[in-house]
Formats: sequence, C-alpha cells, structure tokens
Amino acid sequence: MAINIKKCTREDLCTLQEISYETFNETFKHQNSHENMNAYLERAFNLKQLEKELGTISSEFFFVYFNNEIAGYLKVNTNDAQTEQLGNESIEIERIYIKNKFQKEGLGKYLLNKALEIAIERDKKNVWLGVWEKNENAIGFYKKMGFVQTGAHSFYMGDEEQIDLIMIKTLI
Ligand SMILES: CC(=O)SCCNC(=O)CCNC(=O)[C@H](O)C(C)(C)COP(=O)(O)OP(=O)(O)OC[C@H]1O[C@@H](n2cnc3c(N)ncnc32)[C@H](O)[C@@H]1OP(=O)(O)O
Repeated sequence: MAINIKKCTREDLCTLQEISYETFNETFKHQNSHENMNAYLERAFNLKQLEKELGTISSEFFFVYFNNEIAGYLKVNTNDAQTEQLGNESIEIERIYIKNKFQKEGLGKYLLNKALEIAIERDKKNVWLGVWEKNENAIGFYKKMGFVQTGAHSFYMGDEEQIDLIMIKTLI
C-alpha cells in the first residue's frame, strides 16, 4: 500500500471540483434534501469559486493518493483566509474529505497530520475546524485525534440553518 500527497495548483482545478462534489455528496446526501444539497454544491464548488480559493495565498489544498488513485483532499487556511477570525496563531482545517471506499485506511489521519505539521512548522498555537453537529463519524474521528469542542457557529446548507461545532487541538 502506497500513500502519497501533493499540493494542488491551478492545474488541479477540475480534479478538485470532481473530488469536492463526489465526497460532499457521498457524505451528506442521506441527511439533506436534494434541493439543499444542489444549492450548496453549486455555491461552494463552482469553478469560479474554487479557482479563487486555489489562488488565495493563505489557503492550501492537498490531494492524497492511495496506490496512485486519488482518494481524498485537505484544505487548510491561515491568517485572514480562516472562516472565523481566530487570529494568526491559529490554523483552520476547512476540509478533510476521503472518498467512502478509501475510508478507515489511515488516510484521514495522514491528512490531519499534514495539517498539524504545517501548523508546527509555522509556529501556530492551535488547529481548529468546524464540523456539522450531525456528522457523528467525523466528530468521533476528531475526538480520537485529540480535538475538543470549544464552541459552535451556524451555517447555511441551502435554506436550512445548521450548527457546526468548533473543535480545537492545542499544540505545545
Ligand atoms: C472540517 C471538515 O472537513 S468536517 C467534514 C469531515 N469529512 C467528512 O465527514 C467526509 C467523510 N468522512 C471522511 O472523509 C473520513 O471518514 C474522515 C476524514 C472523517 C476520517 O478519515 P478516515 O480515513 O476514515 O480515518 P482514519 O482511517 O485515518 O482513522 C484514523 C484513526 O481514527 C479512528 N477513527 C476513524 N473514524 C472514527 C470514528 N468515527 N470514531 C472514532 N475513531 C475513529 C480510526 O480508528 C483510527 O484510529 P487509530 O489511529 O488508532 O488506528
């Protein structure tokens, strides 16, 4: 089994759109209406939006490959690219998504460790993320990885207001 990671560039735009759609859809389609899913997918993952995010200096995307097949991706934000202004001592994991068929193989942990590595290299004090309160699988994973809940904020999935738990891991 071979795991590889690569940092994305603008050349990866179409692949990023494909994996973003696929993994978001797989993860949330059973708990959300078709209309709300479509509205979110269109808004969050249209090419113009993703191109803007790929070009944002304080945002970084990484693809992870399992035996040379793309298996998932990571998005981290620093400084003012963070979706909540937690300050320059924090780094945000905005997205970690592994395709269903590659889950539970250690790839989520691999990407999470990549984010921790970036945070440590840049002398950040903590890593944080927002996770939907009904996403029990991801919450279990983050707890296992040492994150604790410190707060919550709301976000919109289509026209439905949903609650994201804010979870933080403090680095020494
Ligand atoms: C900020 C956000 O992006 S929130 C959205 C998060 N993403 C999603 O919900 C998308 C769908 N889910 C996924 O992509 C994946 O399931 C992830 C990212 C949540 C986890 O990645 P996986 O590759 O499945 O987990 P991985 O195999 O790396 O597990 C690492 C460790 O966590 C443990 N673990 C994994 N899931 C869970 C869980 N639900 N509860 C408890 N422990 C767990 C594993 O047993 C493993 O433990 P070990 O190190 O002792 O062996």
